Amino acid sequence: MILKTENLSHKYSSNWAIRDINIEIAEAGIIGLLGSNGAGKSTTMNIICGTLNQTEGNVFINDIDVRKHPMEAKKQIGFLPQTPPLYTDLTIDEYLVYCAELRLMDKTKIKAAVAEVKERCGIAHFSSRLINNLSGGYRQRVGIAQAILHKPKLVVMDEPTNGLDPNQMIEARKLIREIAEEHTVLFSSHVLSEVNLLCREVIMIEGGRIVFSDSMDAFNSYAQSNAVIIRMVNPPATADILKVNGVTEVNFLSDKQARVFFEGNEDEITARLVAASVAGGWGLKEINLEKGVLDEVFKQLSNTGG
Ligand SMILES: Nc1ncnc2c1ncn2[C@@H]1O[C@H](COP(=O)(O)OP(=O)(O)OP(=O)(O)O)[C@@H](O)[C@H]1O
Repeated sequence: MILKTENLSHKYSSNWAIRDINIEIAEAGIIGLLGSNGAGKSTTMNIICGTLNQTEGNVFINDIDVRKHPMEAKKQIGFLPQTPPLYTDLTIDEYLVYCAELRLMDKTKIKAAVAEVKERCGIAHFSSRLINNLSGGYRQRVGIAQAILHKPKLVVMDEPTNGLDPNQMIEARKLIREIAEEHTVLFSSHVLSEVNLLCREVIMIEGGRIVFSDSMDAFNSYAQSNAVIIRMVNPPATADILKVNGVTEVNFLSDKQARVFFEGNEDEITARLVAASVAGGWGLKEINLEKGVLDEVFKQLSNTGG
């Protein structure tokens, strides 16, 4: 397992910022941590990377407990925090060598590793330029370079495209995709479309809790689908509900309760289900359009640029 968190919870003073965060990442690829501002993304990432000590729960990187063996675990992690930890009065070369030393990399391998990572991130031509004199997009690349310098298994990036202009964003996404060919990337964003563009899997966090965790495809079909929850005294077979015009999928939640996904107008589907119930003797007791926390969150995220 590349990353595993067990009931991760954190309290700043008296309030829980995150609660029972369980994440399991077994395969390479790009995994998005999606959530609106204040959802708990940075808190989760800081704990995963060992820069913040959790109040409760455990983190394992490559099966190594981060709290018990921080040095070993940190060798497997590259972290780009929300504000990249750049020393702006150093040149790119000086800074990357310094980072390599901090990472306790083998001295004889530092030069080659720095050269390789500069090439990778497209910053080799600025090797001796002061970080202070770089544009935001290039600074971000330097931040990414320090995160992958030691070839970690897991690269964690906290809102890596935030604050970049549209062209820089395209470049940064390209770089993230390239990095994901060799590393597992966990990145956070509050922009749904960004996660959609990049990720294989999405973990959505809201109010400090995971509210969705599945493939991007599952996320999209959930986000686009409409559903009603119906409660019946004499539920028919699934096939009978599927016969109602506009119904696309039926999932029974209990003997008497089903989630009915539909296409089209909600008033029309309600009328048709009521009619089908009367005709078929389903004994419809309740019908409610599904409105959960996710609907609100989707709206919020879609409005922030998605
Ligand atoms: N140092 C701190 N002290 C007290 N509360 C904090 C601290 N850092 C974060 N919080 C609170 O914890 C909650 C989660 O914050 P966090 O920064 O993890 O969210 P986020 O999803 O990363 O949001 P953003 O995208 O705005 O950074 C928020 O309610 C925030 O106000």
